[in-house]
Amino acid sequence: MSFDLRFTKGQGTGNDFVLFSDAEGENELTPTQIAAVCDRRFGVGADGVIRAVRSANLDAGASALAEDPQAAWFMDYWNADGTVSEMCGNGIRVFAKYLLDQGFAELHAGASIAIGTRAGVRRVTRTKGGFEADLGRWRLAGGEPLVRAKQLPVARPGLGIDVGNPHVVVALADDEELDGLDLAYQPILDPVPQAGANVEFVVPADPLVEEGVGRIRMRVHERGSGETLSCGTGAVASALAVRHWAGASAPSDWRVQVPGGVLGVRMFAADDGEHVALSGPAELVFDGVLTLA
Ligand SMILES: N[C@@H](CCC[C@H](N)C(=O)O)C(=O)O
Repeated sequence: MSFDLRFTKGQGTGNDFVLFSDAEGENELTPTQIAAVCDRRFGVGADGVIRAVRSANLDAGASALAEDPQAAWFMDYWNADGTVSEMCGNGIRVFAKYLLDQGFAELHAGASIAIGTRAGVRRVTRTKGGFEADLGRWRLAGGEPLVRAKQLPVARPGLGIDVGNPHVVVALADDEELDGLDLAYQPILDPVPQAGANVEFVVPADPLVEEGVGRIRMRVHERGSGETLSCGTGAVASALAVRHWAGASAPSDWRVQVPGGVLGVRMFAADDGEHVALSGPAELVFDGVLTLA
């Protein structure tokens, strides 16, 4: 039986999403339906789908509420191929904008919205140019797999970083090498991480640090979505990796240039250890109705 899906299309630095609300948690889409929605020729077209569910009406939402009773809404994130992800850095800003636009949440000056995700509760605040999400603690995880990519002459070592979801960051020599990559092909990791990984390729700007801010360029091949114009958690992982390689004198504020725009990354001390925050724009582009089989 077919049904009509009322959705909003949103994007953050060109990473685009189809958002819909399902407050009661009764309308989970199947992986096949997600892939159909994200299809750029036969569907709406998007890098992922975000379902807004009241945390109280979802098992994963119950643990979000236990962590923070203010996390009334849960960001149920799905990649374009119909697989789930724990976190989406661009998506959470667009989701915050969607909650405000729908009247599901309010954001007073100086306050934050608590959002449930599979990686835990994350807080989003408003900034001059959009929103900032505190993505919490990060960790080195996944070792240093060798990465092969189309048009890269030899395999390069990557660095595994978990920011709620898994990433492998690879440093390239220069802009020419970065621009020459063909990310229509999925990079091959050795060893292959069990849960897969988003793979980011980075080059430092010249100079690397300007007025106390580190600057890098990044391209990404996302797990479950392929090459995208931007990946927020990927930008965060890239800045963390470059800081790790650069050593103790490296800054804690970073500006990451991605094909779809610029993202800010800020590392700061919190009560439970070092946190990392991601800032950037969030736009709602249009509303629509899609009939799904
Ligand atoms: N584009 C997102 C990340 C989306 C999930 C990712 N593909 C995964 O499978 O972990 C971002 O902005 O962080």
